[in-house]
Amino acid sequence: MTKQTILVVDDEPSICWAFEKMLTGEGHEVVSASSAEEGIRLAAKHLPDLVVLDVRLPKEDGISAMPKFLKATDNAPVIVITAFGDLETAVAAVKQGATDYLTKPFKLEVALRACRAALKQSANRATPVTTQPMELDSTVLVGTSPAMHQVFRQIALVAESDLSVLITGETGTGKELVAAAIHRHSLRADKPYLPIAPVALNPELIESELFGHVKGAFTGASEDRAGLFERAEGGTVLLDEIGDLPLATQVKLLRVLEQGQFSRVGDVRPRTANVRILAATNAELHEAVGRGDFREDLFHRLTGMQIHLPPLRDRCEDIEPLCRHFLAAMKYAAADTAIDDGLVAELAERPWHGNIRELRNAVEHAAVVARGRPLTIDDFPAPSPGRDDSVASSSQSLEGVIGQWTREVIEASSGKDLQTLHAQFLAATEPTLFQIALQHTHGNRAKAAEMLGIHRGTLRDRLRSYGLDDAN
Ligand SMILES: Nc1ncnc2c1ncn2[C@@H]1O[C@H](COP(=O)(O)OP(=O)(O)OP(=O)(O)O)[C@@H](O)[C@H]1O
Repeated sequence: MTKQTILVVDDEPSICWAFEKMLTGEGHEVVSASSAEEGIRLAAKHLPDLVVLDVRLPKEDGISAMPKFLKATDNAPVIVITAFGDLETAVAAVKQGATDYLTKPFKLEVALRACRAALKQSANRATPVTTQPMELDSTVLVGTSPAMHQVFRQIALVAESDLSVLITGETGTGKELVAAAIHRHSLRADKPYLPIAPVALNPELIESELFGHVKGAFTGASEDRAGLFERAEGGTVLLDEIGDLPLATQVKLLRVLEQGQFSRVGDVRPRTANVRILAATNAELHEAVGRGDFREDLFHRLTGMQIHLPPLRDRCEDIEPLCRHFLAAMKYAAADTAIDDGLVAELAERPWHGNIRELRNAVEHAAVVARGRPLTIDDFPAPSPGRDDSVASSSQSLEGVIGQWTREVIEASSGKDLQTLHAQFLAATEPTLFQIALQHTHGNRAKAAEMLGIHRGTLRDRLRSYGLDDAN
C-alpha cells in the first residue's frame, strides 16, 4: 500500500486522535490542526492527499475555508465532518468541493470507508474540483435522525450528477420531497420539475401523457400534443409509483434512459429527451422484478442511486423537529414551546402507518383543538389503523410483524444489554414452524425434518427444548 498523507482539521482532540490511530494503522501519515488557519498552513507545508475537515472551527469555519484548502492542496479530496446534519450543510459542503460528508457521531468503519475511497480518488486525480460557491435556497426537508443525515448526504452527493435516483419508502415518508430537493440542488434547478404518478392516469393515455401524441393518433387526438418529457425539457421528471407502470410503457421508458430518445404516440420519428429521471415507489420493486411485473433492465437503469426513507416509527428522533416545523408553518405562535418531552414520548409510541403525512395532519388537527396552549396527547386524533390495503398489508407482512416484535422486545429490555435476542426470536417462531411442519407430515418427524432442511436430531432437540417433545 502506498503511504499517503492525511490532514485532519478538528478542534476536538479526540476526533484527531481517532483518525490518526485509524489511518496510521493503514500505513498512512496523519497531521492534525485545530483551526482552519493552522490547517491551511500545514496543508501548504505537507501537501496532503486528503483533508478531513470539521465544519465548526474556532475562527473561520470549515466550509468557507474549503476553497483555501483546495488551493493549498492542489484539489485534494476533502471529507467534511459536521455535527449539523442538515441538508443545507451537506449541499453547501459538496458545492464547495467536498468529496464526502460525515455527520457526528459517526462509526469509525464508516469514516474509514470514506477515507479509503477518497484516498483512492486522490491517487487518480487529474481534474480540478469545482469550487464555485452557490446560493442555497431553504429546504423543507426536516430531520435530525441518523437515517435522515444519510438521506441528506445522498441528496448532496447525487444532486449535481445526472444519475437516475430510485427513492423508496412507505407512503408519506417524504419521497416526493426528496425528489424535489434533488432537483432544487441540481444544475437543472432553473428548468422544469414535473412530478407525475402514472397510476393516476387513464391507462389508455399513459403513453400519450408521457411521450405526447400526433394528431389522429387515436380517437380524440384532434391536434399534436407534447408529453411530459418534452414539457420537462432540460429539467427533471419524477415518476411516482413507478412499480405501476405497464410493461409496454416500461420498454419506452428504457429507451429514454438508454438512448435519450422517444417518439410521440402515432409517430415514428425519434425525438431527443433531455431530462433527468427520478422514480419513487413504496413497493418492493425487486419483488415485482421477480414476479416479472417490472423489467430488470429498467430497474437497474433507474437505480443509479437508491435513497431509502425509513418509516417514521424507525426514526422517532424526527418527531419533535417535524412537529415544530409543521406548527411553525401554520404560524402557530407557541411553535417552540408547544411540544414537551412527555408528548414526544407518547407520539413516539404510535405506529404512524401514514408516516410524516399522518404526523402532519395530526399536528395540524391538535393545534386547532389546542387553540394556542401547549399541545397534549388528547388534542391528537386517534392513530390511523392503516388507511388502505397497501398500508394494512405492509404492517401485517411477515417483515412488519417481525419488526414490531423485535422493537417491542428491545424496548421492554429498557436499556439493559440484550444478549439473547436471537434465541428469543427463535423461541417465538420455531414452535409454530415445527408444529405446522409436523401436522403436514402427520407427525412424521423424519419427513418434517427433511421438509425443514434440518437434521432429525436437531428437530428432536429443539422440540424438547420447547417442551413439545410429547406433543407429536
Ligand atoms: N422530512 C420531511 N420534512 C418535512 N416534511 C415532510 C418530510 N417528509 C415528508 N414530509 C411531508 O409529509 C407529506 C408527505 O410527503 P411526500 O408526499 O413527499 O411523501 P411520499 O413518500 O411521496 O408519499 P406517497 O408514497 O404517498 O406519495 C408532505 O406533506 C410532506 O411535505
